Amino acid sequence: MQHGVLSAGSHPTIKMAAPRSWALWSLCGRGWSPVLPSCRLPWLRSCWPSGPLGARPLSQEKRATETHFGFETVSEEEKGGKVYQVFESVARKYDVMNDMMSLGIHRVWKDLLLLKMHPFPGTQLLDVAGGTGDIAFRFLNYVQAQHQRKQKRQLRAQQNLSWEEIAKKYQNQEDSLGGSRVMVCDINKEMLKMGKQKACARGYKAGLAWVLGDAEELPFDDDKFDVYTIAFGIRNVTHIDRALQEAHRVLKPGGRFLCLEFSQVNNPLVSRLYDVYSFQVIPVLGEVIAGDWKSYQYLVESIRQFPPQEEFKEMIEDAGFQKVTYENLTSGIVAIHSGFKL
Ligand SMILES: COc1cc(O)cc(C/C=C(\C)CC/C=C(\C)CC/C=C(\C)CC/C=C(\C)CC/C=C(\C)CC/C=C(\C)CC/C=C(\C)CC/C=C(\C)CC/C=C(\C)CCC=C(C)C)c1O
Ligand SMILES: C[S@@+](CC[C@H](N)C(=O)[O-])C[C@H]1O[C@@H](n2cnc3c(N)ncnc32)[C@H](O)[C@@H]1O
Repeated sequence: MQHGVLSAGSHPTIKMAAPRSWALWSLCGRGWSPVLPSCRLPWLRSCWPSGPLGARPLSQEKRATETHFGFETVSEEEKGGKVYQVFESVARKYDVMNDMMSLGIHRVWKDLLLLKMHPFPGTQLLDVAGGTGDIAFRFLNYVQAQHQRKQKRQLRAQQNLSWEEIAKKYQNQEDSLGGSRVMVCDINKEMLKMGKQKACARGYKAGLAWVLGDAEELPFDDDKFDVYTIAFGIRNVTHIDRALQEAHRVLKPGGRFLCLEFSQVNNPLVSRLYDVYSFQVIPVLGEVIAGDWKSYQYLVESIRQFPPQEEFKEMIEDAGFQKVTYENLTSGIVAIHSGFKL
């Protein structure tokens, strides 16, 4: 698995956002960890004492490194690889599966995330676990429409411009975003590949960059972004607390964290239907459309393992965010959590 900047494009942030140590970063393969004992490379871990007195008793060590992959218990070292395989396998059918499974409802949820963000002109967005670019493209549409409205208002106010001056204002592609930029970061090469193909086909170019990277060890300097989004991504991360700390680190003071994720359904009737639909229908759709039952079984199981709204809110607060709130959508099937780095 190769990790690093895939294409920086003309994004100004990426030029400054060098990984904290290139040498160790590429050596570790999953991102550089400044504290060696926490490096997730099993071979490096095994030759490093786990405490001041060396190795801990095996049972304690085992408990400390176990986690879940859906309903399966796996070691923390294993989980990342398994999640990688899931998204490598579903990447080609990812977008069509989402439309089929949700009858397009996931699009509304993503639109609502953008409405909540309400980016200001010049916003620097980092979309982590950005996959095939759904949030990034919505962001670009939003800021472009916002900038066009502003430009029209200004042009109407300036009565004496020549037609050349007016045309010039419309032609400047970079400027059509009013200085806003989005960086899509994802750990999976296949998902990013699909996203880039989609961007090409739809003509998105300016203000968009793609980076291969781990939510738990982001390859960016501190205080870089105005907004951090993660949509349907954090559930798949091995150490959610580390991902939240990284989100806090890379945001500028005043920056906003926004997370769209499956949550706990708050209506008993919807909950029953949703359970039947999840366990009886979704894996079948996965098999029929994507030829992949297991990945879609993982999807529904991982949803049940994710902490409910209040618990996740506390985790966000523990990472240092303030004014943390959440909003349930579709009876809590998903929720948007928001927090600020103040
Ligand atoms: C591997 O990991 C992943 C892979 C991915 O592709 C995606 C993700 C991340 C996920 C997303 C980006 C979003 C994807 C969306 C979903 C997983 C679906 C979320 C589910 C819904 C919005 C629907 C919720 C359903 C209910 C509340 C229950 C209502 C259900 C029904 C009325 C149908 C009940 C039917 C049966 C129990 C069995 C018989 C039916 C059939 C065999 C036909 C199949 C039916 C349909 C396709 C209709 C589905 C119905 C709806 C969407 C109605 C929605 C209604 C409401 C929301 C109230 C990833 O991590
Ligand atoms: C369900 S997709 C969501 C994609 C996109 N955000 C959307 O809303 O459609 C989950 C994404 O999380 C990515 N992912 C999983 N673990 C990750 C990690 N540790 N760091 C970065 N991305 C990760 C996967 O590769 C996948 O692209």
